[in-house]
Amino acid sequence: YDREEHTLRELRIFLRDMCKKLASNKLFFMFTKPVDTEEVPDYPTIIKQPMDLETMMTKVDFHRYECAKDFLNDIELICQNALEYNPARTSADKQIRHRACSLRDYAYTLIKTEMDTDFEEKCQEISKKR
Ligand SMILES: O=C(C1CCC1)N1C[C@@H]2C[C@H]3C[C@@H](O)[C@@H](O)[C@]2(C1)O3
Repeated sequence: YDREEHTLRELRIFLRDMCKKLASNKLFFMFTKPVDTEEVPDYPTIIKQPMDLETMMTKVDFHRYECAKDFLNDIELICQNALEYNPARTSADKQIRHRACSLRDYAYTLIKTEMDTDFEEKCQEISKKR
């Protein structure tokens, strides 16, 4: 079967495992589902591009990521959204911002240590010419 499709399938398997590991870490429970706009009606007025780990798992299945960099861009989005919507010096907001930074650092390190550099380069080459 076409070599490029085989490479992208292997990427999806890897990214599902990354998503699962991040979503199963109790520290990151607040990032696992979309922010409830019924509960938080002003959220969509402040955050224009919401993102969460469940949505990212769906994006993997819909072939929306062609390399790990694209996946990490959405992790960065989760982090930035949390920092922007929860800026106060209250302990609740501080904890959310600390968790957001932990999610970002943990995801980068997990991918950096578990992913073959050549494999990611191959994915980015495929992505560039599509
Ligand atoms: O930004 C977030 C999530 C945390 C990272 C993503 N939320 C916005 C609300 C403010 C704060 C307290 C609760 O009202 C809860 O609904 C939220 C969810 O946390």
